[in-house]
Amino acid sequence: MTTHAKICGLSEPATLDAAVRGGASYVGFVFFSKSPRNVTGEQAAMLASRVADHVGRVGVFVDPDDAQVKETAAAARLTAIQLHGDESPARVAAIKALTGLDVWKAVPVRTAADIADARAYAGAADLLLFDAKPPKGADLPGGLGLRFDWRLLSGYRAPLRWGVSGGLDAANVREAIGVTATGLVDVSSGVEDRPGVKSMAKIEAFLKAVSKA
Ligand SMILES: O=C(O)c1ccccc1NCC(=O)[C@H](O)[C@H](O)COP(=O)(O)O
Repeated sequence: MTTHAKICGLSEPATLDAAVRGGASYVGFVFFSKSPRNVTGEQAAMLASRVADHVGRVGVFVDPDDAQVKETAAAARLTAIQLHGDESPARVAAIKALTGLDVWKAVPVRTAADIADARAYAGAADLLLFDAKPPKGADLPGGLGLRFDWRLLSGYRAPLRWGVSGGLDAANVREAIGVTATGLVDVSSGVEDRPGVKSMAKIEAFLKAVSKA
């Protein structure tokens, strides 16, 4: 089975190009002002213009309002919206109707119940992205380099497409794929030299590890 990779939080042409060259199926742009990876709609549009059509362009939002998500999606030619806030199933469905795009719902995971509860998004989201639950008081809901217990997803029977995120890097992604049998892995901190600064070498190593898994 092919495992697709998403490189998230890209903000520079050189590392975006490295992700595409290395075979990423998706590139991600973060639209959240508190993030060190935040980009404007204009920056994302410039980056998106470098990406061939077969590579998905995912915009990451945290509880966006209608105007933000609609205007940014159009400006940056997004193909999917990733919601990383407290969006309910009804809000996810409304954003899907508003944009006409695939909508991915990030699900913060600490326990098996977190995964079971995500079934509520069946029929609303197109994909569930399981990510580590941030500690209380964290500044960001994602991009923290934290992992959860992947064994919670072993044998998971999903009501919709799903992926694994949180604390992945070139050294551990093969194990994550082996334990979960996921079809999609997503990384941000694990391919950075420091928060917000992506590394071409780490992106290449990550994508190589995924292709060998
Ligand atoms: O990356 C961010 O700064 C961010 C900010 C606000 C919401 C979501 C964010 N990232 C979401 C992602 O898709 C990350 O790739 C995912 O959380 C995994 O991050 P990491 O553990 O750093 O690989």
